[in-house]
Amino acid sequence: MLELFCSRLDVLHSHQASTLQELQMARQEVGKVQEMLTASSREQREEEEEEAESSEKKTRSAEQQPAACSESGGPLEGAAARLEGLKESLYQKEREITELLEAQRSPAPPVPQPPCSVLLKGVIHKAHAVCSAAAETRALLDRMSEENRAALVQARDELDRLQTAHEEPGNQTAGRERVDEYESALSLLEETVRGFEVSQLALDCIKTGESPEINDCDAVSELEDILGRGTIPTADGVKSVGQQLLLLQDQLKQVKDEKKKIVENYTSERTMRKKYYNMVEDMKGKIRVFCRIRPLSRSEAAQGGAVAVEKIDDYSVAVETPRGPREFQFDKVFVAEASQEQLFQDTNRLIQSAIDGYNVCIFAYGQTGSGKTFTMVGDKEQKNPGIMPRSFNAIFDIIRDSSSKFLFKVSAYMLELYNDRLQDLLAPPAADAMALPGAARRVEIKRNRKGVVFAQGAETKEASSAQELYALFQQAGANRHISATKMNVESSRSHLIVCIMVESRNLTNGSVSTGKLSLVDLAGSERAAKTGAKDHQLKEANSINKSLSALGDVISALSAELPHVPYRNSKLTQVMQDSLGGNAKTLMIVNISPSECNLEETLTSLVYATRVKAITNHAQRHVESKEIAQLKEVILRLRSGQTVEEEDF
Ligand SMILES: Nc1ncnc2c1ncn2[C@@H]1O[C@H](COP(=O)(O)OP(=O)(O)OP(=O)(O)O)[C@@H](O)[C@H]1O
Repeated sequence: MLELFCSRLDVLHSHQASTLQELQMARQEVGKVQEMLTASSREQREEEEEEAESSEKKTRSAEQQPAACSESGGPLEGAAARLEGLKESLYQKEREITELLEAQRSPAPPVPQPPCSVLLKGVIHKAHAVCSAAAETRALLDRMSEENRAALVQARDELDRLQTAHEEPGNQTAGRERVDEYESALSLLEETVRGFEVSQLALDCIKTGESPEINDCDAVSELEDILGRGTIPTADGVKSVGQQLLLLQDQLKQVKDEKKKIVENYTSERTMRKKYYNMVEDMKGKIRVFCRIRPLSRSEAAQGGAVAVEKIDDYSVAVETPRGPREFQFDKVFVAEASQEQLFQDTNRLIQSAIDGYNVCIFAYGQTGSGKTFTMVGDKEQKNPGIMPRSFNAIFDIIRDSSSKFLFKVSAYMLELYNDRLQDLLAPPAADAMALPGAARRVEIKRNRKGVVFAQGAETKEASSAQELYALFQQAGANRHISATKMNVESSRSHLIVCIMVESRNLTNGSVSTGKLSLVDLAGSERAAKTGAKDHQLKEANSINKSLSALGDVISALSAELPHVPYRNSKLTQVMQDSLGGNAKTLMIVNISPSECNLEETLTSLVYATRVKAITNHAQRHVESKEIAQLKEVILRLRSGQTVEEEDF
């Protein structure tokens, strides 16, 4: 196109030069003719002057004049005509020159293009787009393949570890329940490994082009070859590129679909991997930790409402810190929209364990106002009951379902730890206590020979239904220390400890199991400046912070596997001794605020919760044979001064 225009310009230039030359020549000729005309008119004037002097001469001259005129009139007339012709040619040339100049100035008229070159441009453009998309897809495949391979290696390692553990002699003889747990974890892990292997195979096929659907990677390189040569000279070339382009577009679509599927598979595999990992960790006795993000409060919304916490998947949460996002992994993450029911569904299993004779502890941890009481107790009107009232119902539901095989006895004590003093929330009021001998005893934390913690001297009451248990709980709640702080209108100023003991006697073999379910609503860590605490509230806050700091020290020592764990530094850590690093199945719920304004406290809570996740407990079922249970009963009777008959043995 450019060449065409240049050659046309050259033609115009040479035409213009020759026209200018002709114009110059014409001008010279016009000059000459004008000179001739001037000379002849001068001669005529001289002759007329001479004629006036001599009439003879004049007559002769007059006679001669027409002849002369006829002689000189001929060239003049010819010269005039030539002049006219030249002028005409001059104007013509000038017009041509003007046209040429205008043509030079104005843009070149569109040159009709062959349809093939129009198509070519589009084809090249599209081909480049396809090639770059193909390159991008290849890079993505490489990345995914690498990640999948790493996950596969990890899953295989986990499987090997579990298989080795399974083959250990001690585990071979473990109880049926334990063996079942191992076997189901094994089969789940095997499935995971298989899933990763399949993904790896698919990724490798896609990468090497071995898959029958997409083995036309040659088409890509062929097209790249053609483009690399720079030109596609013929219409056939264009047609073949077009065909390959269509082919590549199809393949690109296929690859994109495949990629989407792989990404989906990969994400679900990743989630499954975390789930199985958590299951294995749970089986190893690791404390389970749930993270619950409460909704943004009104006061937080009023401060701008910036959210710094985000759930990534069911097992991960990310916090936006000034130094970039920080990710934490937990056994489950619950967002603001998660209902109390959803949270309890994941907790239910532990209630069954307590009934089966395990020592179970569920506790909520977090800064003040982060939702611990909401999680453990529920809202004030009990429209959204929390874990405690739901557990009461669940215990008696399970009891009802198993009543034909077991005989159950449920009892409970409820305490609060206020200003580092244990207070019995079920103890009769002070006035009644004076009247009752032995009442208002000092409550002390003790551990039995199996390491299970119990509150000596605490009022333990039996309950035969969920309603009775709830009534006891309400009675305890009425005695609790709650007051308004800047951070929470109903802030718990003490740690609440609800202990439910479930004794079940097997009606078939007479064995007795004793489980304990401890439900703990910790007071929130707080900063006096933020809560506006003064006087006695400041004392409360200091006491709360001191006990939580002691709890933090125990958590740090346990997670670092230090030889000494400072349980004795606080009553709170003594109460929780069997739940942290002891023989309990423990679940911690770390409650956090989503708001940016609580970022520091949220990070501290999450770091503590992560440490708790590393602690291993050694849960054991507390079950005694019929004979031992009978002997214990006899001892009790003898101690209380009753007589024992031989048939009691
Ligand atoms: N998941 C939730 N959904 C709805 N409201 C919630 C949730 N979590 C907490 N809240 C509300 O947030 C407020 C503070 O919660 P809560 O009293 O449970 O905090 P807390 O951690 O127990 O505080 P403190 O340590 O001061 O006792 C309450 O009004 C509660 O109803």
